[in-house]
Order: sequence, then structure tokens, then C-alpha cells
Amino acid sequence: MSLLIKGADLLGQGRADILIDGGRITQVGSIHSGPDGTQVIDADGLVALPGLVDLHTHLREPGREDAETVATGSAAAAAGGYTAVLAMANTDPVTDTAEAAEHVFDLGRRAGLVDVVPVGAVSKGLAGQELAELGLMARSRARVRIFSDDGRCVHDARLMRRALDYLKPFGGLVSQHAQDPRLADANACCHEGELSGRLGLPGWPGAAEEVIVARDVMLARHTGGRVHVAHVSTAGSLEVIRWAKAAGIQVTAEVTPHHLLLTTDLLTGYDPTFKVNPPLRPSEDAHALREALADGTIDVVATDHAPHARNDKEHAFVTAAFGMVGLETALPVISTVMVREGLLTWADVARVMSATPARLAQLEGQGRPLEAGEPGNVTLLDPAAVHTVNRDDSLSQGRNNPWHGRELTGKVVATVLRGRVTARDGQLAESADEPFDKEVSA
Ligand SMILES: NC(=O)N[C@@H](CC(=O)O)C(=O)O
Repeated sequence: MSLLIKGADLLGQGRADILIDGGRITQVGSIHSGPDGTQVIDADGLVALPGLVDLHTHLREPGREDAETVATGSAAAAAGGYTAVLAMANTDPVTDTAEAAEHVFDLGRRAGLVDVVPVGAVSKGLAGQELAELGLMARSRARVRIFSDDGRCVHDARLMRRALDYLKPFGGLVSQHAQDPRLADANACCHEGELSGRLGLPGWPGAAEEVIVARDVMLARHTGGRVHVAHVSTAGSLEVIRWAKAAGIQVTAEVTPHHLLLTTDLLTGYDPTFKVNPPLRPSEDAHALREALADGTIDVVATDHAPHARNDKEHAFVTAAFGMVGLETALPVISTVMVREGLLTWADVARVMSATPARLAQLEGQGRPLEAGEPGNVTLLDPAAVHTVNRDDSLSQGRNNPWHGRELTGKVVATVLRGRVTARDGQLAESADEPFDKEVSA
């Protein structure tokens, strides 16, 4: 089956048609028609991006299928314009062995909507004591290249040093949930500041993140390993990252859409939807994050999609689970907050939401430019479409959506994975059910 995308805006190169056949882009330019039976998408007025890659998704399976499954999370990802997601290791059991990694990888293949690539745990059981099977996971069929205890910080400096050393031969990296556990104690539930005092909520300071970022860049310098700062959230962390990059240290960072725009004052209503880790910060931090994404200090936008079952999230603020969903709103938020404000071009969006995350995760068939010979992974977006987010429209099981009721500009119209349309207008495409066995290697 071939697919012809007609008249899309191709990242500043003007309007062009894209023909995909056998899973690969075969032609880009002015194309009248494809082979017999070619499916045609009219992309007049739509921007074509390489399929998005999310470095930070919680799919909850195995263990919490009541919150999300690989299939429902994959569906939400496809609807949001993603063609690959990295599935975090804090499942039950934890992804800390080659078998566990291959299990998640196989669930992803079975769902068949996006490439699901497991993140491996750094420590066994996320307990922070002993290294997990890093090498076996890296050499497994799942080809794990990103390791993280996300949800928890790798707080033992010696363990972090060993992990950085150990991953060097694979070019693997540690994605660190930077949060000193002694500065952010068990009851803390928000950003520590004047507002948390007024609301009577125990908080933790930005410094809890910054001290770990500072330590980790020094360990990266010492080992020559690669550290990636997950969901960076404070201006102070950015100062450290800027310094480290200028010093030639191998550090990269991701920011979530919610930390770019949502701020701690949303907590005045004690709505647990806005409880997230790291916490929403003051507007000065959000402003600094937007600037750092624009100037390249931050390398990647990642969702930290964290669906929760209602009975874990609909609690009093202090006891509710941390986390918010984000796969279906990420591109519209970036469109609204960064592109419309002139802070990023669409080519920049392709870099921070597709090319760079694919490179960091070493996904050979993802994040490639839309050129002949490349895999047919495409996201089509209507940059002018204005819509109001409704949490019940989601394909994710999670309803903990912080964007509910907000107006966003920019809507995903279609997602194409190796030439097959997986999602159209927020729903799974009919062709998503067709048997699909084409494997396109790089
Ligand atoms: N980001 C979140 O608020 N939650 C994450 C893990 C975590 O980082 O605490 C989750 O798994 O729910």
C-alpha cells in the first residue's frame, strides 16, 4: 500500500508532495499520482514534521493496567503525532532485566501503533542500591540505550558514577530524575515558596533539583559518560547546564510542555490534577525554561505522560499521586507557547521533538528528515486550528489532564508510521487495524 501526502508545508522548503511506498519515502516534490490504489491525504495548509519521538512516557504495563496499557498509551501517542515512545521503567515488575525489557518491547510491537522502546532501570527494583542488568538490557532485542530510575533519583553518587562508566561502550545515557531525597522528603508535594506556606502544603525547593544536576555534570566530566536531565524545571538547573555544555561536558536536558507554561499558582484550588513531579514552579522558572528551549540549552521536549487511575489521583492534594497526561497535547502546547510566540520555528520543533530524541535513544529509523530513502514516519499538523481541550476526548485511560478546558492553537491531523496512517483527527485510523508486518531498517 502506498500513501501520497499532497501539498504539505515542508519545514520552510515550501509546499511539496510526499510519496511513501513500502514503508519508505520514495519521492518528495511535485507528484501527480502514486501507483494504483495509493491512499491520498490532502495536506493543504498542513505542516509536515518527521514523526515525533517521546523520550519520557509512562505506559504503566505491566502492573498498573488500570491506569494505562501499552495499547492505550500507544493509541494516545499516535493521536498526539508520535511514531516512537520511550517507556519508563517504573512498572511492576520494574524494567530492570533483559526479559522485562523485551516484554515491554513485544507488547509495543503487538499494539503496532508506535515504536515502543523500553527505558531500563539504573538500579535493581529502582531501589538505588545495586546496578540493574544494564549490559544485558543494552544487548537484548529491545536495544535499551536510555536508563533511568525515573520517579526516583539515583542519589548514590557511587552508583551514578558506575552507571555512567558502564554505559560508555554503548553510548547509552542515564536520564536522571534530579531530586535530592533529603531535600524533598516523603510528604513534600509542591514547590517550596511563599505560596506553599500560605496554602499549608509541604514543599521542596528548586535547590533539591539543582544540587543533583550540579553533581551529575561533574560525574559526567569525571567519567566521560553522558547524563541527561529529565524534566528540568528550574532556572538554577539551567545555569548549571549552560556552564556544563560550555565546558564540553556531555549533558543534555529535556523539558515538559507543562513546565513551560503551567505555574505553581495553579495550586490555589488544591486541584490534584496539578500535582506533578517535579512540581510546577513560579513563572520566572517557566520563562527561563522557554528561553532555554529557544536558545538550545534544552535539547528535547518530552511529555512525562503519567496517567493515573482515578482512585490514585482523586485524593486530597497531599495524598494524591504525582503526574499528568500529556501525549495528545504536547504538540499543540508547543505550537501555542513556542511557535506562535516566535520562539521556535517548525524546523526547531522537528529537532527538539523528533531528531534529537531519536538520536539520544539511538533509534535509527526515527527522527529522520522527510527525504527520499528515509522511513515514512510523518506527522501532519494544522497550525491554525484552534481547539479547546476536553480530557474525555483522550485515547489514554488517564483523565488527569492539566490542559482540560484550555484553548490551544495547532492540531495533529494525521500520524503516519512507516507509510501506514495510524491516527486521524485524534482517533485511531481504520488502517491502524490492518495487519502490518513491514519492517524497515535504517
Ligand atoms: N512525573 C510524575 O509526576 N510522576 C511519574 C513519576 C515521577 O516522576 O514521580 C509517574 O510515574 O507517575
